[in-house]
Amino acid sequence: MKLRELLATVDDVVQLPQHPAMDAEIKNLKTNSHACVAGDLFIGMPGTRVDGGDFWQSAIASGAVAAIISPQAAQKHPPTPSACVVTADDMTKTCAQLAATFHDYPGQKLKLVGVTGTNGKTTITHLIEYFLHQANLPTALMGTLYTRWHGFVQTAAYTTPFAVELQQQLATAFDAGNEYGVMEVSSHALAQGRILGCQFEVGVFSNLTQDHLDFHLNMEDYFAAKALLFSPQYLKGRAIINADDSYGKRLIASLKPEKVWSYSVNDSTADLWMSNLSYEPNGVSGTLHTPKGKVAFRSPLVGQYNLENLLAAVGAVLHLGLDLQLVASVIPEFPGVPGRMERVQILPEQDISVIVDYAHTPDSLENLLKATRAFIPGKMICVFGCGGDRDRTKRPKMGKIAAELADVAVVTSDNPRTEDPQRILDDILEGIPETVKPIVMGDRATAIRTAILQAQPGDGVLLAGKGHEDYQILGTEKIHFDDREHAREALEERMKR
Ligand SMILES: CC(=O)N[C@H]1[C@@H](OP(=O)(O)OP(=O)(O)OC[C@H]2O[C@@H](n3ccc(=O)[nH]c3=O)[C@H](O)[C@@H]2O)O[C@H](CO)[C@@H](O)[C@@H]1O[C@H](C)C(=O)N[C@@H](C)C(=O)N[C@H](CCC(=O)O)C(=O)O
Ligand SMILES: Nc1ncnc2c1ncn2[C@@H]1O[C@H](COP(=O)(O)OP(=O)(O)OP(=O)(O)O)[C@@H](O)[C@H]1O
Ligand SMILES: N[C@H](CCC[C@H](N)C(=O)O)C(=O)O
Ligand SMILES: [Mg+2]
Repeated sequence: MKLRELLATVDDVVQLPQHPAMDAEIKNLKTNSHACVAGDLFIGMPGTRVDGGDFWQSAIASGAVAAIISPQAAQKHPPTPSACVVTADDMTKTCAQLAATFHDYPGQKLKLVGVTGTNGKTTITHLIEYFLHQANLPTALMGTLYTRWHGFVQTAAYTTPFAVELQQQLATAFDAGNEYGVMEVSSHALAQGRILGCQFEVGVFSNLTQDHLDFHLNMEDYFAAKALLFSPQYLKGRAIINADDSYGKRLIASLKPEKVWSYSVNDSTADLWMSNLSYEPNGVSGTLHTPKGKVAFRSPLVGQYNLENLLAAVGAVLHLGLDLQLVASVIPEFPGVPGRMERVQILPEQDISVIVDYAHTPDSLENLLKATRAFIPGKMICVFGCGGDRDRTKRPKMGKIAAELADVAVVTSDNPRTEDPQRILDDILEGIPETVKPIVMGDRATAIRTAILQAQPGDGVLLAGKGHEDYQILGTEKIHFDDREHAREALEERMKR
């Protein structure tokens, strides 16, 4: 596409230069000046640290055909006549419009399902992907773990990619023959306009509890970001909303009733709800009531929160036209999600349970501890930490929850990032009452090993916070680290004793 044609679709361009490059072919879009090569259009995004537009000269020196930047960046680094530099007021909108136009609006060609909420997005999107695949509908999945579809998988850097990468991935997914796209939509993505240009046939809201208060000013601001997914700008079809969540209730009240299906674990006035519930150590069974009829089901996912995830996913696929009987018949075979309530088992007759889970917020840690209590006959030993350079205020809350709900709390490092690991441990310990004596071990590998070796037959060791992650971020370095591998090693050592 020629630069001139591309820019014609952007609303906010302030100034178009007279430059031969306006008729040049654009091969790719880049938001990182260091990644620019010949044929690229550099989009200089204002960020929290710097304004990318300040680097237009280096982008052009690396071969970029042109740069599009904010008027502020242009003022600081005035364009020279030899360079093709375009200015635009709203760079967020501009970037998303450029990306969507360049890739020919794939977010409007795929039938998109967007899932937002503090916890459960990855689980719900996996359930929806599974149901659609069982109905033989070609589906792309995008989220925390990976972008994948039949014959393709790529590890994800973000839960929701930035606009340029997002539109490119959606276009590749559409070109590969997918009809559906199931996406986790993070509050960061909504606040930063990463999904501008996408239209959703279904929007799911799972819940809102504390997280990310380093990025959002407060819970209202966090809620406002999540609620954006349900605005007419994005949501064309139906909203599937958790009516057991207080923010979910507010969202339902703010939308036209005919656009919403609510779900609840126990409220029969909701559109999707349950009766005859039986919570078992290895799953849940009951009767599922839906706008398309009722059906008996058995789910292999443990705990009430996973039942909520199931209701959300069933609501989404029923709206997309799947048959309720088919959906119910495949639930028992759902293979689960990596790093979510994942058992580490090296022997069938292992004397302790070891569970890896991605609980990294107060609410998810509480849910995890309550759900696992049901099938751990002995003591519960919870190994956990908190991420550095992220919401500090959740740390003492997680400390308190672990102290109250586990029998032994082992406080260790998660991803310290550039923070002093000891400071993170101290923040967690602040929430632990004096009467409780946690084990404190900064080195996560040692903490996992100690917990597994100390456990008595019947005990459960919960390794929380890192789930599927196969790395640990120490400072700015990313090292290989996988809770499951360390757990397996420690289990082998335990068996030899
Ligand atoms: C808060 C946030 O989302 N920050 C993202 C943001 O960083 P920033 O605003 O500080 O960027 P910046 O460093 O000021 O740079 C601004 C722009 O200038 C460009 N630049 C910069 C320097 C240079 O020399 N040349 C250049 O072109 C950068 O590429 C960037 O486009 O833009 C960066 C570049 O695209 C991202 O890497 C960074 O993600 C950070 C690392 C991050 O961790 N984000 C997490 C919190 C995140 O987005 N998480 C959500 C939610 C997960 C959940 O729900 O749990 C997710 O969707 O993954
Ligand atoms: N519906 C839910 N309500 C509360 N907690 C949940 C729910 N679903 C999952 N959890 C807990 O939260 C953890 C993370 O779940 P999941 O990965 O599905 O959420 P997510 O919203 O994708 O998280 P992230 O924003 O970090 O990507 C799980 O490991 C589990 O402990
Ligand atoms: N998507 C979450 C991941 C947290 C995972 C945890 N292991 C950590 O590093 O804090 C976030 O960006 O806050
Ligand atoms: Mg996720």
